[in-house]
Amino acid sequence: MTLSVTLLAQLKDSGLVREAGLLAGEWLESSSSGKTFGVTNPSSGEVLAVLPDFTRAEISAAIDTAYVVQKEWAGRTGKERAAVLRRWYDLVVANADDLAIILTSEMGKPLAESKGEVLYGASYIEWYGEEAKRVYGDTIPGHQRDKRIVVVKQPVGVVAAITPWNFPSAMVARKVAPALAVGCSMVFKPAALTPLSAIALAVLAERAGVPAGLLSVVPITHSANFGDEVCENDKVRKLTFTGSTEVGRSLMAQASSQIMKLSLELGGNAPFIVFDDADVDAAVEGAIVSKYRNAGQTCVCANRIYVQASVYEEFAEKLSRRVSSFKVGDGFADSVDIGPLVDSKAVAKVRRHIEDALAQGAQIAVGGTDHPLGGNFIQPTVLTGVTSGMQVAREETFGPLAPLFSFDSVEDVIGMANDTEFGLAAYFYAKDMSRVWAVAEALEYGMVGINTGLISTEVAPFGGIKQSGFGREGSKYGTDDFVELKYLCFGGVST
Ligand SMILES: NC(=O)C1=CN([C@@H]2O[C@H](COP(=O)(O)OP(=O)(O)OC[C@H]3O[C@@H](n4cnc5c(N)ncnc54)[C@H](OP(=O)(O)O)[C@@H]3O)[C@@H](O)[C@H]2O)C=CC1
Ligand SMILES: O=C(O)CCCC(=O)O
Repeated sequence: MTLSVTLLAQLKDSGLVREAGLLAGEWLESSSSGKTFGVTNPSSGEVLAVLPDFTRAEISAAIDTAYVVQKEWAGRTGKERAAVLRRWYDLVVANADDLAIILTSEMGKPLAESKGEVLYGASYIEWYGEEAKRVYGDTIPGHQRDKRIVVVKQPVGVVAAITPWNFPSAMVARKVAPALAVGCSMVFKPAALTPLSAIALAVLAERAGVPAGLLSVVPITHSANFGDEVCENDKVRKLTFTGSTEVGRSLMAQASSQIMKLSLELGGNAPFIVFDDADVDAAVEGAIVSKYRNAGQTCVCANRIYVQASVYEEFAEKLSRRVSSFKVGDGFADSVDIGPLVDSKAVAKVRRHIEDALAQGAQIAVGGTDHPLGGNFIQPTVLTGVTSGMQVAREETFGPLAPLFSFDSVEDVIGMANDTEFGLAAYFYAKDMSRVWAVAEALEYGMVGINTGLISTEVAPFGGIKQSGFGREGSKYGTDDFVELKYLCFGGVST
C-alpha cells in the first residue's frame, strides 16, 4: 500500500481512496499488465497513490458485464433508479469535505473551489435522479384511421465515458448520473492525472446501491487503448467525451466505424465583451469569475477579453487591481485564490502565450513573470494592447492569463468574437436591451452569459457548437443523448 499518509490523515473516511479500479463489479488492485502508475499532487509533487494500469482486455471484460447488467437496470422503474441516485447524492453531500480534500490533493485547485465542485457535481446526481421519473415519450395522431403512433425513449445501452483532469469530480457526476437515470450502464475512464476523485465517487455509488458491474471506473495511462476498445466493441453504443478538440476529432473518426452515438464537449476560446454601456465594476467581477476560476483551466473560461475603447482604461485598471490582490499558493493554504496549474506542460503553454504577445507589442499590466513558488505555480496575469494576430487570440490558454483587446463598434467585436473554430461559451456586459438581444443572437456559441461570468448549473444545457462539439449536459435536454427514440405504429385498430 503506497497511499500518501498526508492524504489519509486528512480524511474522515480513508475508505474513499483506493489503489484499485472498479471493473465488472470488482475492485481490482492489480492489472494483468503488471504495470502501475502514480498519481501526484501538482502542488508538492508528492505521490498520492499508485494505481494498476489496466489493459484493453480488462476493459473489454468490464464492457461484457456492463452489457449484461444494463438489461436488469433498464427494467427497473424510473422511481427505483431515482432512489439509488438519491442515495448516491446524499452520500456525496455527506462526504463532500473528504471528496474536496481528495480533489485538491490530486488536481491542486483551492479547497473551497473543490468543495464547490463536489457539490456542483452532486447537483447533477440530484437533478438526474429526479429526471429518471420523467423520461417521457409522446403520442402522435395516426396517419390512417386504424393507426395509432406512440414514441418511447429507451436507454442506448452501454455508454463509455472519457473525462479530463480539470473537473475530476463534477465530470463524473455529469456523465454518470444522466446515463444511469435513463437505464444505461457506463464504463468510465478518468484522466490519468486525476483518477482518485472518480474512484471515490465510485466507492460511494457502490454504497448507494448501484448494482455491481453497472459502473466501471478504469484507471489507465495508455488512453488510446481505452478509446480503441470502446469504439471497436460493438456492445458499446455511445461515447461521451470531454477534453481537447484534437482528441475529440480522432475519437469521432474512430466511433464512425460502428456509427456510435457521440457527445463531445471540446475546447473553447470564449470571448468576454464589455460594451461602453456596461456596469464596469460588475464586468470586472464577471471577468474575474469567468477567467480565473480554477486558475483559468476551464473550457468555458473567458479566453479573449474585448473592451470597448471608451471604457478600456477603466476596465484594465480595475481588473488589474483585483488580479494583483490574488493569493497564489497550495490549494490547502488559507484564503488561496489560485492554486498550481495541473502540470509543467500547462505552465509552459501560458508562458508561451505571454512571450508571444509581448514579442508582438502587448504590455504587462500585472503578473507576467514566473511565480516565486516555482514548480507549477504561475503569476495571474493581465495583458493590455493585445491584438488578433497573437496566439492568445486563437488558442485556448487554459491558465490565469487575461488578454485585453480594444474594439470600437458592435459589428467589429461580433466579427472578432466569432472568428474562431470554437463555439462553446461567450459572455458580454451591456445594458441597452436592443443591443443585448442583437448581440446574444449574433454570437455563434452554444452558451452565452449576459451580464454574468458564471453560467454553469445543472438546470441548464451545457455544450457547444462548431469545433467545440455537440450534445448537452444538464437540464431536461441532458437525457436526450443517452436515449434512443423508438416509434411504435399500431395498426388494425377498429374504428
Ligand atoms: N473541454 C474541456 O473541458 C477541456 C479542454 N481541454 C483542452 O485540451 C488541452 C489539453 O488537455 P488534455 O488534458 O491533454 O486533454 P485531452 O483531450 O488530451 O484529454 C482528455 C481526456 O482524454 C483522454 N485521452 C487522450 N488521448 C486519448 C485517446 N487517444 N483516446 C482516448 N482518450 C484519450 C485523456 O486521458 P489521459 O489524460 O489519461 O491521457 C483524458 O482522459 C488543454 O490545454 C485544453 O486546452 C482540456 C481539458 C478539458
Ligand atoms: O471545463 C469544463 O470542461 C467544464 C467546465 C465546468 C463547468 O463550468 O461546468
